Amino acid sequence: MALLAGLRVPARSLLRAGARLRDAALGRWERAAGGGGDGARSFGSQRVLVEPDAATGVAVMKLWNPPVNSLSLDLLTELVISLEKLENEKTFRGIILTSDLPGIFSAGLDLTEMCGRNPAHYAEYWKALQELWLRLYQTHLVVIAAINGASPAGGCLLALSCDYRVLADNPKFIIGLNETLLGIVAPFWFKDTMINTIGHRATERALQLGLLFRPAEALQVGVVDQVVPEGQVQGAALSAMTQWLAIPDHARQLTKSMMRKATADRLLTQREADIQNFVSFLSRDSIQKALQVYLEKLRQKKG
Ligand SMILES: CCCCCCC/C=C/C(=O)SCCNC(=O)CCNC(=O)[C@H](O)C(C)(C)COP(=O)(O)OP(=O)(O)OC[C@H]1O[C@@H](n2cnc3c(N)ncnc32)[C@H](O)[C@@H]1OP(=O)(O)O
Repeated sequence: MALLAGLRVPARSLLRAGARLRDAALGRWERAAGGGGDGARSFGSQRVLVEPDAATGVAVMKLWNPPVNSLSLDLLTELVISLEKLENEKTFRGIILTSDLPGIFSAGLDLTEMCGRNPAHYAEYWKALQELWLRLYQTHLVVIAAINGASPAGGCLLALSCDYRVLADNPKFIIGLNETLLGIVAPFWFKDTMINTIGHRATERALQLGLLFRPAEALQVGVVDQVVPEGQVQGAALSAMTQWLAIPDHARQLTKSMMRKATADRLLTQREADIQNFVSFLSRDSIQKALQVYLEKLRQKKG
C-alpha cells in the first residue's frame, strides 16, 4: 500500500499543524466578528461558513473541519443543510465552494468514520455521503470549486461534482481519485462523475493507478478547468461565475439536469444496495486492517 509520501510537503512538524489551526481559527473569528461582503450577514454552522453576497447572488461556502477538512459525518450533514438553505433562497444563483484551511481543500472521506465502528454507523455515514453528492451534483445553483489546497479521493469527488473547477498553482495541491492506493475501490458513482468530466479512458487510467494530479497535469487531463496563481483562486472563480450567471437560469438549469440526471438516477435506483455494499466491504477484516495501517502511516509520518 503506497502512502502519498512522494507528493508530500517535506519536514512538516507539529508546529506547522499547530500554526495552521491557529491561523484558521483566527481568520474565522475575524470574519465572524466583521460580517461578510456587501453587508449581507454570514451564516453557517461549525464546519461550514457561508458568506452570501445578496447584490451578486453569489455565496462563498467555506469548509472548516481541521486539521484536513476530512468529510466527517458532521461536515457532510452541515454541508447538505447549508446547500439546502441557499437553494431555498430565491436571491442566490451561485456558490463558490472553497476551503478555510490553508493548503487543504479536503482530504476526502474521514477515515476515522470508516475504521473500528459498527455496521449501523457505516450505513449512516455512507447515506450522508450519498445525500451530499446527490444534492451537490444536481443542484440548480451554479457551483464553482475554488480549490485552494490538496484534494484527494472524496475531496476530488466534491470538486468534480461542481460545474467548474479553478485550482491554485502549487505542486502540493494534488487532486484525484486515489482510492486504489489505499487498497479500496472508488464506487461506481465516483467513477461516473469522473467519466462525465474527463472521459472513459482517462478515468480508467486515473482510477486503476490511483493517480493524484499536480495542477498542470490536472488541467491537461481536464480534472480542473483552470489553474491560477495561489491567491487568485477566489477571484478567478468569481470571474468564471460571471460567465455562468450570464446564461438564463431556466436554460442552464434544464441543460444541467439533462446532462446529469441519468448519472444521479443510477445511484437513486440502487441506493440501498450501494449502502449495503459499502457496509459489507468495510466490515471485512482485511479492509479494516488496510485502512488502519494507512491511517497509522498518516499519523506517523510527522514523527
Ligand atoms: C464498496 C465501497 C468502497 C469504499 C469506497 C470508499 C471511497 C473512499 C474515498 C476517500 O475519500 S478515502 C480517504 C482518502 N484520503 C486520502 O488518502 C488522503 C489522506 N491524507 C493525506 O494524504 C494528507 O493528510 C493530506 C490531505 C495531503 C494533508 O497532508 P498534511 O501533511 O497537511 O496533513 P497530515 O499530517 O497528513 O494529516 C493531519 C492529520 O489529519 C489526519 N488525516 C489526514 N487525512 C485524513 C482522512 N482522510 N481522514 C481522517 N484523518 C485524516 C492525519 O492522520 C493527521 O492526524 P493526526 O496525526 O494529527 O492525528
